[in-house]
Amino acid sequence: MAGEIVTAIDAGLDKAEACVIEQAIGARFAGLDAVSDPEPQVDCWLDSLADALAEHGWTTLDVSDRLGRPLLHALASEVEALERADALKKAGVGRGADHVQDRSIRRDKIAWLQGITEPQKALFEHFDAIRAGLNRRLFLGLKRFETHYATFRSGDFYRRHLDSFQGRSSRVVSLVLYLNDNWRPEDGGELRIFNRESEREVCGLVLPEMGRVAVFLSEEVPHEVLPANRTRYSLACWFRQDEVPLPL
Ligand SMILES: O=C(O)CCC(=O)C(=O)O
Ligand SMILES: [Fe+2]
Repeated sequence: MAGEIVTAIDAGLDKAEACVIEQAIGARFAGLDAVSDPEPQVDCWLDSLADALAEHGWTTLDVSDRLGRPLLHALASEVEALERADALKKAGVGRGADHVQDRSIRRDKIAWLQGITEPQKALFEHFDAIRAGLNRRLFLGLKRFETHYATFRSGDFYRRHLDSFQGRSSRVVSLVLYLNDNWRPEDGGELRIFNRESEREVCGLVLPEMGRVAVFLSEEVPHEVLPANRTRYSLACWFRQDEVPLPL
């Protein structure tokens, strides 16, 4: 298999094309390997994610095919129902005794996922595969993840921040999954990513469109959510190196 991919690259194909070919070859052998290796033999999506994180510290990708539209819509329905029932809580900033709700910094509301409903169980399997796949490729030692829904109502924002403080926390990789159909540029609410080396320089703007994810290194990449002009639904996940949650 490895020999065949080298041949494809030698033949002048770029990495993505070679990956498609490798996937086709891999599909023919998938039945043989399924028992001994739980990770699909070829996972170009995880390869791109790991490459981008290693090179740039962040990326944005589409997960519509990976997760499937029915799962995305089931998750969107859950967070919309939580919003209708007013069951999300105001988010805070800081940990432990420093935890405060500061509306000048962030205005979203959140609800932690427990992984109990069917859509959440399915999502957690995907997240666990991403966790294990990143460990295999980047040796990050990610042990678990935590995830919450978030809603930003019209006018809500989250000012520039890092998701963890260097050396203090064990949030290593942040992943945000967006759950909004037909998000238009005039709806605002973009995730703005700053350059990790020169933090005033914007290096990416992500529209919170259904099925899109933004993934970045939690300790390194400053980011902010620009004010939304309509209710914005998302799900944030942090892959962590510690095994046990710290007390809040
Ligand atoms: O919703 C987003 O785009 C990012 C949210 C965020 O930065 C956070 O929850 O820490
Ligand atoms: Fe954040």
